[in-house]
Amino acid sequence: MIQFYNVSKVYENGVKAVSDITLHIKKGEFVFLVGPSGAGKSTLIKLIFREELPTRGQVMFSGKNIVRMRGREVPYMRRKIGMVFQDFRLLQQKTAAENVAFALEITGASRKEIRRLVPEALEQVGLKGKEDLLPGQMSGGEQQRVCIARAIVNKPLLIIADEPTGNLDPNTSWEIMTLFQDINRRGTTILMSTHASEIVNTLKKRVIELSSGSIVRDEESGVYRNEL
Ligand SMILES: Nc1ncnc2c1ncn2[C@@H]1O[C@H](COP(=O)(O)OP(=O)(O)OP(=O)(O)O)[C@@H](O)[C@H]1O
Repeated sequence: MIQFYNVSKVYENGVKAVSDITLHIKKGEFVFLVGPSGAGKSTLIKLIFREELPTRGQVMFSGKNIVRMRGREVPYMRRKIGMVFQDFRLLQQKTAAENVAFALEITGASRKEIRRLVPEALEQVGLKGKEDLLPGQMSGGEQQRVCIARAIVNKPLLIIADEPTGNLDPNTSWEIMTLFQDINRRGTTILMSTHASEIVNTLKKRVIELSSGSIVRDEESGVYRNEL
């Protein structure tokens, strides 16, 4: 589903954020991306979403070379990816249902589809009955559920979650992780950057560790940090 071939990214200020990365992620995988602050995790995510272009190398997503892709193809590619952020990024003046609906509206979905798909997504994340609440009226965990509903409503092939539990307490973090595991079991590939060592150590998923822009570890059933 995702292939990186000798990918490097040097920002305009000369910082080499990603250095000669070759990487394959298959459909249906659940992958944790770990590494210290500044290791290049966000840059790698931006390269998949084509928010940044690599300085060298090729990035493939769902069989397409996204570096060579035409500009007008980019929105279609992005529709196959659901993004979940640490800081939720919900529209504060819109309700839970309206936030989720908005993700469909921008793809040109019909009102009929929106009426069917929004309640379905909100129910899947456990927010039935909270459709009309504004983000300010919801807990952090509930807001993150809205963010996940918004990410899944387009039925994406891939979900990229950038530190999704970074603003949540431990119990709520586990509830959110259970939700991600459910979504993964239904077939959606998940790539999640995280600093939550206990979660990584408990779930025993594939772990890719970045350090100074390079992959220093890629293990099936890995842990957060290999002690020497
Ligand atoms: N737009 C940019 N312009 C210049 N340098 C950048 C830019 N974005 C990131 N960098 C630099 O690239 C390097 C990698 O940053 P990146 O944000 O990818 O790391 P990270 O692993 O996601 O860190 P964190 O865990 O703190 O989010 C850092 O040295 C950072 O300062």
